[in-house]
Amino acid sequence: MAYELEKQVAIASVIGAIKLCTQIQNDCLVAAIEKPDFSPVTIADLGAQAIICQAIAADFPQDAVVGEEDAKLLRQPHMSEQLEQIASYVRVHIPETSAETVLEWIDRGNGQVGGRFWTLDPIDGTKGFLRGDQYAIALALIEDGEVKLGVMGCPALPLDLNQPQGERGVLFVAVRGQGTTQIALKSGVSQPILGARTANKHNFRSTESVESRHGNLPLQRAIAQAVGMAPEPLSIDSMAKYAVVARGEAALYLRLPWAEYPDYRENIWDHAAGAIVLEEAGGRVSDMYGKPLEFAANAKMLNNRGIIASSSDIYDAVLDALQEKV
Ligand SMILES: Nc1ncnc2c1ncn2[C@@H]1O[C@H](COP(=O)(O)OS(=O)(=O)O)[C@@H](OP(=O)(O)O)[C@H]1O
Ligand SMILES: [Mg+2]
Ligand SMILES: [Mg+2]
Ligand SMILES: [Mg+2]
Repeated sequence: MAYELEKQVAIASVIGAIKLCTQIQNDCLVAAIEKPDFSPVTIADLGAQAIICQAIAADFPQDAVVGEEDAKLLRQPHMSEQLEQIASYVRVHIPETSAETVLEWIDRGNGQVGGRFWTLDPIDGTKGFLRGDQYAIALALIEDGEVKLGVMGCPALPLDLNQPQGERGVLFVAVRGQGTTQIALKSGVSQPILGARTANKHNFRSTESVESRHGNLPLQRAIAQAVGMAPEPLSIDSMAKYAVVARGEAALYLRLPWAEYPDYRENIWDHAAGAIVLEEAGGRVSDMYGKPLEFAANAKMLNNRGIIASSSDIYDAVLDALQEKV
């Protein structure tokens, strides 16, 4: 099967990163460090990026990684305690890791887009992670302008949203043309998911970000209502929103920009893995004008605005409703 080795390397490294994140959470060491753009990052984001970049470097030394984080902050003398902490957590997975190699692995994630490269969000939904809510570890392989493989780890997501007290922790794996599979992290049970071909009438609702800065909530809700959905959306942090639509637990994920932030452009690592997980589960993804998402031109999707991700059967109605309102 195409992309078999890439898939195995991606799965193993994302599982390694999930273990690192849960260990840091269990040790109560989750704390926000402020980045120059004032957004938060934690030692878990940085450790996860180190683990995944090391794995890609080992098996695919020619491949660039376009990742969210870099080691600039960590190289500053006042960050030496955090750097040592990260090295000690990475060492659990990769013995004899030094602080210097951690810095190198993190910075290996600052590659450029090209003919073939990976994009990585070591923790998507860092604010959710800080709150103890949903977050995702998202890795995707892009080749010839198209996402070919996506692996998305959702350690806090229930296997079934209707059973919130049930087992949590899921890995979503999608390969272009081969479908999407959900793997339960604890039991290892895997099952194909195809929940986004047609909307499930029992879950005819939308999902959106928890953080109100990340999306124009009033407009998103107006569109959802215009296509007949319940007014109350499912608020979930991170790319887990794509997975919830893929499973048919919601039919629509809208991410519409605020007029106040005309210059905001989406990052490829915030969408690549989620988009293929949804498409291979039968769904549709585009920007708010119906344009395909551009994953290979730049780390930011400069020619796209907003996101529509939905079950296939309602996509056209959503696009029409949106064009009437913008
Ligand atoms: N203003 C604005 N508009 C749109 N998007 C933004 C904005 N600011 C940040 N971000 C990006 O949002 C990523 C998290 O998105 P989520 O949808 O998961 O938001 S939330 O978790 O519900 O808060 C988050 O990803 P992480 O940094 O990986 O958490 C950011 O890349
Ligand atoms: Mg993100
Ligand atoms: Mg992130
Ligand atoms: Mg971030």
